[in-house]
Amino acid sequence: MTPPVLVVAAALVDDLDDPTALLAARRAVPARLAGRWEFPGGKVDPGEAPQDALHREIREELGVRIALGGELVGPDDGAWRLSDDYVMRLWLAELVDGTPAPLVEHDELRWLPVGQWLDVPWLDADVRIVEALVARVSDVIVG
Ligand SMILES: Nc1nc2c([nH]c(=O)n2[C@H]2C[C@H](O)[C@@H](COP(=O)(O)OP(=O)(O)OP(=O)(O)O)O2)c(=O)[nH]1
Repeated sequence: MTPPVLVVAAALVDDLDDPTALLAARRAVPARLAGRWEFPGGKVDPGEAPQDALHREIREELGVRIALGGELVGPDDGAWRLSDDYVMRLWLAELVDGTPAPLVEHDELRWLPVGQWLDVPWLDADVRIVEALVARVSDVIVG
């Protein structure tokens, strides 16, 4: 059995210290994913460090530079199982340069205010991850 491919993605928030908005990206391609929302990111290339891959993907997909915060550690060896073929690692992040634009595989970006992070149709595998993110960020806000 081939091991799952590692995908890295960013939970891009307006402010790592006081997150009030989360950037969601709507997929335009491929057709079976079109119209569903996800965390921007993509596959790690062979030999590439995961965090380097994340900076590269965000530059390519959104045209911006980001700073990484903490990782949202998942239940599957620290990652989040997406399907038989993919696992994902996700980092909180904030912008350091540029305004995000849907340059490659997305047709819309939306800053979701706190309290509305689950209000768009995320990819199926992402729903529990967004729920975990909401819990994590509530902890930050509560202190
Ligand atoms: N980027 C991203 N991919 C996700 C998420 N949730 C989820 O199930 N996936 C799936 C969709 C894809 O089948 C798979 C790989 O992601 P991708 O298509 O963004 O990877 P990529 O940009 O490197 O793709 P490509 O250059 O080969 O077209 O992971 C998510 O939140 N973000």
